[in-house]
Amino acid sequence: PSTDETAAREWLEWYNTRAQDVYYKSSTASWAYNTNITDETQQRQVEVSLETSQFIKEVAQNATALWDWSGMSFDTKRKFDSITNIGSAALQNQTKLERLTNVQSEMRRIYSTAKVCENVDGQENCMVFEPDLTRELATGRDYNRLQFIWDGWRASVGPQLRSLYQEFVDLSNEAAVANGFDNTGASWRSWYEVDTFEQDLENIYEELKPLYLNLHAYVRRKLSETYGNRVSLTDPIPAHLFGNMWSQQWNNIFDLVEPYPNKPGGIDVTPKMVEQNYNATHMFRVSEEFFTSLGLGAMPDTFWERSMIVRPTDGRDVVCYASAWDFSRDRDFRIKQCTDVTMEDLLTVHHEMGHIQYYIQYADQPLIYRGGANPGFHEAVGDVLALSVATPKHLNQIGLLDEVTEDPDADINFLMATALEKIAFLPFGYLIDQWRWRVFDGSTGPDNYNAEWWRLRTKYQGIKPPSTRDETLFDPGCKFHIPNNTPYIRYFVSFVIQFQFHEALCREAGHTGPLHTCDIYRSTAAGDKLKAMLQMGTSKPWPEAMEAITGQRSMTASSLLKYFQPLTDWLKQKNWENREKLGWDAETWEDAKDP
Ligand SMILES: O=C(CCC(O)(O)[C@H](Cc1ccccc1)NC(=O)c1ccccc1)N[C@@H](Cc1c[nH]c2ccccc12)C(=O)O
Ligand SMILES: [Zn+2]
Repeated sequence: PSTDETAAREWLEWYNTRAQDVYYKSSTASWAYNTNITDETQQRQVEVSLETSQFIKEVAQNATALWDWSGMSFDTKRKFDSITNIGSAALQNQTKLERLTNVQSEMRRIYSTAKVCENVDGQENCMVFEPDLTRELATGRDYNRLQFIWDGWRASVGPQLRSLYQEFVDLSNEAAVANGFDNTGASWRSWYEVDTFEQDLENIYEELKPLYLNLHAYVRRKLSETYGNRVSLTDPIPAHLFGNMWSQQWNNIFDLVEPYPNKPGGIDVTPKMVEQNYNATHMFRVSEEFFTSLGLGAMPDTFWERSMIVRPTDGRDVVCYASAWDFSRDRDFRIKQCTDVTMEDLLTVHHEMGHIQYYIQYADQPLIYRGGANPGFHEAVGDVLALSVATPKHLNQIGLLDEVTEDPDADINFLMATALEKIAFLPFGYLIDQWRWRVFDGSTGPDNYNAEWWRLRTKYQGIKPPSTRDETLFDPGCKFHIPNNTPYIRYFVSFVIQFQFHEALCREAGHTGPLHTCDIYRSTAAGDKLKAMLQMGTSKPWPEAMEAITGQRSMTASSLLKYFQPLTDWLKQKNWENREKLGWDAETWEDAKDP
């Protein structure tokens, strides 16, 4: 192989142009399937996905045969390393690659078309996940009805996925080994480019755990006030009472835990949005306007023409789970989301628009560098802006909150509402890939998929299933990212670094006062700093991108802890007054006590 770097870089130019066409075709077929699930669109998506894998495999083989890049520049080496790290395409056996592609497509279809049915006045009534089950869990306050929804979803999805997932794990691991990794988990962790990644995460989790335990104990007390003795003050909390299918965010039970009910601050503005006839388009326009107020990019016209931002009403099956798409050519970026008019969805709109903004800003990079500095960065962009949008000051400014008072009690209400989304999420964001890494490295076998899942769920979240679980079920499969094979530690990373970004951008915007009152709206100084980082894409290791925004090179929990400090003090005082026992008996709790 040649060591001529000039010739090698010309070859990379060829690759860049050719690959954009291949990925455009692949995105188009995948989009057609995701926005209209039929046998034909599924077949076509699998076919094009196999062609794409073939291209990726051939390019990797050619690169290795033609070029010896070991002595070339950092940038050239980085590009070749990326091209030759080819994921599932590394499966040599064509039959196995075909099977893997089909299994992944089938798991996505099962999850996206699953329903929960019940008999209402002799009629069978079937509910879909979005918006039916989501709304039932978010607004329901009847213990048994919530349990029906919670059990129903798990009975409908898990058993169908269990054997497919088992097969997926084996095929995915074979591809990882062919790519030079021990298993799929090792391949995923390599994206973070630091050998101490797992230890760094553990250290950060330990720093955040006291705050979680205080929030958990306080919420458990409030839930026992609502649900009586079915919520014991020392046991893990029944998992179906949090307003969310996976107990991953607790914002929907704010009304049950509100510290100062007669004060403003944490109010869910959903009623205001409905009253003002908000619709999906308006929600996306509000988000776009926040980005452009910072001097960042507006959405291209094709974004508005080609996105799918509401569930189609023509009876089509679609993949509702929100996602943001980069078609790799002609600045064709799209969002697919079954948007509901709620505050929760307004925040998800900002999350998805954050992905699109990253696409816009690194669009001039070569294809190889069009990605997040690490996957957590991509997940953090939109959430950083949402931290400003959700402040009472900003909601008041855009007419969604009537009054703003300089009142410490209102501040605690607001911090509680934010903690129910951000702090509650941390153990969940951390445990998903703890479970998956152990499945990929073989420590967790199919015989204890579910037992291990609930061991981790109880250990980290302090929750317990409201009904008995066994290995005919497959509860992990009931969370989109598992059957969809989307890594999850990226969200834990995002929830930590988004506060580092927020603190740095607030400083740039000249904010004074407590961090949680900061709104960077219209600060082009903050926008310029964010833009500079986004434009780097994956061209440099993520500590350099972190340095570009915050001035430091590491991920740290300090900004998050600073943001919530007033609430941490309040919770500790409150829990001390109530003589709360922090934590739970992870081992000794019995199965759900039947009332
Ligand atoms: O999954 C999502 C949002 C969907 C996504 O934007 O992250 C989407 C997931 C996905 C990945 C791959 C295929 C299909 C869907 N990711 C992307 O669209 C995406 C875009 C660019 C790069 C990488 C991923 N959020 C997570 C984490 C989360 C919890 N609470 C939140 C609050 C606000 C925003 C996100 C969350 C969740 O709902 O559990
Ligand atoms: Zn995302």
